[in-house]
Amino acid sequence: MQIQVGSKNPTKIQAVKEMFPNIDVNGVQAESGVSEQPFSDEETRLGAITRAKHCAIKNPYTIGIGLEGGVMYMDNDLYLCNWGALVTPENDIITASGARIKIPKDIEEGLLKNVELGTLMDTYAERKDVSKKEGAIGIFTNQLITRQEMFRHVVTLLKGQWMLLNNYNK
Ligand SMILES: O=P(O)(O)OP(=O)(O)OP(=O)(O)OC[C@H]1O[C@@H](n2cnc3c(O)ncnc32)[C@H](O)[C@@H]1O
Ligand SMILES: [Mg+2]
Repeated sequence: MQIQVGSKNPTKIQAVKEMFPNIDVNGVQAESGVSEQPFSDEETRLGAITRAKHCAIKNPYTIGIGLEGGVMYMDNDLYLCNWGALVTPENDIITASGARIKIPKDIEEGLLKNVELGTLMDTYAERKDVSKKEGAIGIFTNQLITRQEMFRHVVTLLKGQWMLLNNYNK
């Protein structure tokens, strides 16, 4: 058994490695099939599923995991949203969503001008590659949680459902 994560982003790969310490995990480039900056729960979730399917289908006996960040509106407020998907070798599709946090209006204005959140966050935080480090969630929580920890929570929700599906520890 091996796990392929549909991304080369270390925050995503490390989150999966932490939750599956005894399984071979590697990250591969995978198309999300959605826009570079997903703008709804549905689009973000689809991006995660497409990435996971891309990984599982390409290799037999492989679990595919897709993790996708996006933004979504709740009334007039824009939130960061995160979705994960796990696709089994038998083609079961397991999904779960992650933390959300409200995005400042100036970042929202940049997103509405089709600038990706990753780019906007580097400018906002005056740092490089925020999306590969603490992430927007880290910046907007005063570093109380990192993007990797947030994705680890999502992978926990995926792994628990996968264990139930496989009658682990029953
Ligand atoms: O290499 P991949 O897996 O694509 O990783 P990514 O950092 O591009 O992340 P996503 O595609 O999942 O996210 C879609 C866009 O939203 C940005 N994004 C999402 N969540 C973010 C976060 O917490 N911090 C910074 N950028 C984020 C990201 O940079 C992309 O531009
Ligand atoms: Mg991306």
